[in-house]
Amino acid sequence: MEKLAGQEGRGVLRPDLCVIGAGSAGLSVASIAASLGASVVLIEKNRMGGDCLNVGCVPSKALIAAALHARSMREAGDFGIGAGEPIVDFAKVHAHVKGSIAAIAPMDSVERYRAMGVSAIEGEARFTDAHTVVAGDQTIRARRFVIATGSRPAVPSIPGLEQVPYLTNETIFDLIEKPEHLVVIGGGAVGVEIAQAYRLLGVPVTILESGERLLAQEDPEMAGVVDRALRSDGIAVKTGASIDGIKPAEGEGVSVVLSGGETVEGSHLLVATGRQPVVDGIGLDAAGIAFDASGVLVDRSLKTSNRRVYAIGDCAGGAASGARFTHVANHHAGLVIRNALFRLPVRVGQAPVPRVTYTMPELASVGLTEAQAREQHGTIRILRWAFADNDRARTERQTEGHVKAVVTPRGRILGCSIVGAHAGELIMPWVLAMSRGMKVSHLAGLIYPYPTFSEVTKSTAVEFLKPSAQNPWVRRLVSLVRRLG
Ligand SMILES: Cc1cc2nc3c(=O)[nH]c(=O)nc-3n(C[C@H](O)[C@H](O)[C@H](O)COP(=O)(O)OP(=O)(O)OC[C@H]3O[C@@H](n4cnc5c(N)ncnc54)[C@H](O)[C@@H]3O)c2cc1C
Ligand SMILES: NC(=O)c1ccc[n+]([C@@H]2O[C@H](COP(=O)([O-])OP(=O)(O)OC[C@H]3O[C@@H](n4cnc5c(N)ncnc54)[C@H](O)[C@@H]3O)[C@@H](O)[C@H]2O)c1
Repeated sequence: MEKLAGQEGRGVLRPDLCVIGAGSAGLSVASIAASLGASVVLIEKNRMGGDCLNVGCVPSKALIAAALHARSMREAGDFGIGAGEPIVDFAKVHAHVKGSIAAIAPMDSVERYRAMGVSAIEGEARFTDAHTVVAGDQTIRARRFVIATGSRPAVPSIPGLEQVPYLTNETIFDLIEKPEHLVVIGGGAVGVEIAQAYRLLGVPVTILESGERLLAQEDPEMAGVVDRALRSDGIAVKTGASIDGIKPAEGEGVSVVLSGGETVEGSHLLVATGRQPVVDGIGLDAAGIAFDASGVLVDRSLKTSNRRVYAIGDCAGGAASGARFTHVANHHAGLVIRNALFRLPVRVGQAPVPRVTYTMPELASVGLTEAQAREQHGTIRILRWAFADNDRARTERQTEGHVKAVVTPRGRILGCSIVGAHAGELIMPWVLAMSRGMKVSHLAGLIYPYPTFSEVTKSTAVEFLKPSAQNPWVRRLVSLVRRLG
């Protein structure tokens, strides 16, 4: 976790590009621009790597990796190996999580970016007018600016919440002790990933979700598989939970009062109720840059209302609002490079964007859900294949889950969702097929190594062809060829 060291000295810098924020989005755009020979100033007020490295993707996946080991130990008996309840040393789990961040941090470090030729500045950047940014005593007048200030946890106004200690993604990865009982408010990606990881590490966990179901953005059929898995791990999942207030519990911890009178007590409280774009403190008004609750307003080319300024990553709203992922931030960075440095036309929102929730089983999706496809396309076909019918999954006893592909009657792929082991890896052929306009029959025609989980894609795709095997004309043709000898 590194802070930007030193400043580049007083005076006015006039680079090709000035990037505000060194998270996934800002680092990506700065490194590509520098590699193309553009002069780049990169300003970060806090930690290089932003949320993903320090308080997001990396620590959460490191925690999940520890949880997976704990689960494997419990299930080892199924494979004939002496199993047992794992002894979890939370201080060592914490050290593993911090070690994972430290292992990746050099890739995002000031030293690496300076070696690339990027002028890295420590400080809080702020527009003073439409053409000027200041950071500390440094003034930057760049040909183009990129706002990449990210997002922060959106904390709901629940009576009493501010009077009790609570955790967010910004603090939970600093926890060293074992919670007696973790209460998680919010059943989105952050909530379910962290809840399950803690549960598998031996902590009693309750999820309180105000909506009707967990992972509301996902196809209900697929999210339902994750919901059942969480419950069978022993997590108390309360959907439709309306919180009236929160107060300190008698003794230690918190007491969450639900409407209806039920009380949920926990030693620790995690608030995981969504994200809020960072649009404050950067002088957007002074630069004539419009914003709203979705973030810094951008058009399809990621330009703000100030034509010299782009906004990318989690802070981008308007035409870029919606998916807040590191791979989306990186994609935005590529579009800005094409538009700002090469003046090529670009349009955000055209490429299919995969999303993965790293629960056990994982849930990965791309494109439309069944309901969205029915609404937009009317007649569709649904193709399914169960992991229980995949030989590799059987040998590994990872038979939970299935693939669900949504296609047009002519085989155009509208969406695919996979819930099961390695779903995040298995979604890629579907992403490739969708982005290249390939049909489901193209996926059916590929040769897949046996025995691999990847065969679930072939099996699902072959489902599309099965009705033609029943077609009387096809059967007559086969019989005719047979008679020919
Ligand atoms: C718990 C959790 C788990 C996640 N897991 C995944 C995952 O598995 N996969 C995935 O794809 N996504 C995941 N995400 C989402 C991912 O972290 C974000 O989409 C990504 O970090 C966005 O990158 P960004 O550069 O837009 O913003 P950030 O990473 O937030 O970076 C913005 C940077 O701008 C800096 N900044 C802000 N204002 C200023 C200013 N005025 N001057 C200078 N600097 C400033 C901030 O300090 C920060 O470093 C997760 C998020 C969370 C919370
Ligand atoms: N694996 C990944 O890629 C990954 C992992 C974590 C986070 N992320 C990113 O971070 C974003 C934010 O995740 P998140 O889970 O914080 O947000 P989210 O918006 O996905 O989910 C928040 C949940 O909290 C619920 N909620 C809101 N207020 C509530 C209240 N008062 N009481 C009870 N429930 C309440 C909402 O109904 C919603 O289901 C994700 O959308 C994603 O872009 C990605």
